[in-house]
Amino acid sequence: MTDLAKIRNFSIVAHIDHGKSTLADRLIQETGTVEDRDMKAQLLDSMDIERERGITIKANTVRIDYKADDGETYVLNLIDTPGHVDFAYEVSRSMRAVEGSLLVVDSTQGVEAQTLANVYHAMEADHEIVPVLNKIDLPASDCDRVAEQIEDVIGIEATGAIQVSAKTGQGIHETLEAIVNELPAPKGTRDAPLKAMLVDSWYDAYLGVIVLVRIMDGVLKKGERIKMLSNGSTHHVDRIGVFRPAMAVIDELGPGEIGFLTASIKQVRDTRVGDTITHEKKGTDDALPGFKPAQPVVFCGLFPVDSSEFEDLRDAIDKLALNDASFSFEMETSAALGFGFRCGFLGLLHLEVIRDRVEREYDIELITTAPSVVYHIYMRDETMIELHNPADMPDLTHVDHLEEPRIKATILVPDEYLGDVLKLCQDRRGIQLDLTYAGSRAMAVYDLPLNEVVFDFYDRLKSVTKGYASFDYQLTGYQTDNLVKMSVLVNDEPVDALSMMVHRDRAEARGRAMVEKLKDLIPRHMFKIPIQAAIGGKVIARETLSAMRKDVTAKCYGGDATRKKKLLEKQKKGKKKMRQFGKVDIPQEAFISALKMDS
Ligand SMILES: Nc1nc2c(ncn2[C@@H]2O[C@H](COP(=O)(O)OP(=O)(O)OP(=O)(O)O)[C@@H](O)[C@H]2O)c(=O)[nH]1
Repeated sequence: MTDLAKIRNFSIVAHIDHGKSTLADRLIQETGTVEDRDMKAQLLDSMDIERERGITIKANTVRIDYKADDGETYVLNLIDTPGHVDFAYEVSRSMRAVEGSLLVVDSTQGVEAQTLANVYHAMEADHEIVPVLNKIDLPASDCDRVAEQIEDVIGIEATGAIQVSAKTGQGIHETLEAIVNELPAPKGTRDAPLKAMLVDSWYDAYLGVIVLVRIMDGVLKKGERIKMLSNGSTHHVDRIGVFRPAMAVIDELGPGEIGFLTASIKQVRDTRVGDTITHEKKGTDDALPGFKPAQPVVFCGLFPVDSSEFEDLRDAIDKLALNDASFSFEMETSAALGFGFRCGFLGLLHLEVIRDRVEREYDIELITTAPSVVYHIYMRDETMIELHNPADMPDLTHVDHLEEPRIKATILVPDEYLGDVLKLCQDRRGIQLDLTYAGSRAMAVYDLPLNEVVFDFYDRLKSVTKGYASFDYQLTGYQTDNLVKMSVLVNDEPVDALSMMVHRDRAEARGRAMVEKLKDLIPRHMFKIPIQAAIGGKVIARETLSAMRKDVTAKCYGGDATRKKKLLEKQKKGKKKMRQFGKVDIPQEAFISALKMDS
């Protein structure tokens, strides 16, 4: 058991790619926690996709023993949190588990949107914040400008900010000393009923679910029985330990300490991030504040390109869900796409990571339907239903009104691109809430419909600002608006995978853009194909794809038979990625590009 005064619990927060994981690796290396030879780049990012994307998806933790300049040995518990907006809830929970943060800012880039979003999480958790200016080895590093920006935009003292290069190791010792001297020790009472926060959990094939905990009060020992306050479930603790970063078992965890427990818990969804853990007997009923189950905000359909792979897709999704409580799914059948799953995610990145993992780790080619948000449909009989899939929109005669989720978006952009950003937000039904300047950058804050953002807003923002804009958002609630369901019909057959909710004022423009795109994307057939967009029974836009003049293989007759055979083989392979709609083949890429909005 470590003396509370010798413990420092902290997280590292920053914008994506500003150097959190590399700095974490350096702190581990500098304190000799891991032999140099065992160091793998980005030790804390255990998943291949994380390494490839360089994005930390799960909060990771390591316990470091550090002999400070004052001669004392301290236990530093480091949580390396995900920087992406999709995992804001996980970030907020890991913040509550520690007393301070290192705010890492790339000294060549300066303050970005996620810098703000994550430092606000740290401030909400009453953290002591130590600014760290990283990448000082790069020629473009400008610490004075960035320190001034941190003071202007975030409002914390940064003049004497520590200057480090997580790459070369410069400034790492000063960082460790700052952690010991500037961050507070945790509080807690040993002789109180056990109160521990469930910070994170993940599935391990051998140990079952591993639960990361921060002990607030009391002592947790191996062999005890615990209770989860959110659902009253009880478990027998098989083992207690810490991450160094490899797992090391110990006998007990006391107040202020961070470690892990296993309790033969079968799946991650039996544990809830932010939950309170206490003893089954003589425990506490006083739950920690701020718990809320992770709510998916973006939904889409995942369907196998080859319908015979549906069972493989079901197995893949079951396995991924073992380790991701925030990923929800239910079976879905689509006239257009056959059997698949309607899946819920924390955001677009979460959607992409799951989709990439299914395709890469389980080798299943997927059709992804347009992401949609959750609408609240208020019926005339005063009930409210949640609409996850526009194809399930009830008959309008029974609908009183509907509400859509809205977000508060923060965009940081060099002022020369500000005009394009304001136009983009305007086009997406945005309402400007604030516009301020910090040096040569503008910070625009907009109230936007989440539905206008989930699909290609980020891509559009990056392209109109040549990649210089950074963006963060948080859900602010639901608001009614004049939204309608727009259907798409190909050869008079509705394509449910392309139906979407649109604002009535923009329906005609969106319908026209959609049918024009589909006309370019759907290959010609031996017959003409009407392509329509409709609201209810009313067609609001229409194009006709003319018939193909001749069979592509005609010119091969009498010619080289192998060439004809190759051409037909190629045509057959291409058909596999197409879908039959009323005898019309629609290629997979038609779904995705048809849904990218130009405006
Ligand atoms: N030159 C230089 N490059 C650095 C330094 N620190 C990090 N990098 C590089 O910057 C890139 C991003 O570093 P990461 O540590 O993955 O950044 P991160 O904030 O953890 O990013 P996410 O995991 O995506 O949230 C990597 O290519 C690092 O090698 C530094 O001090 N100097």
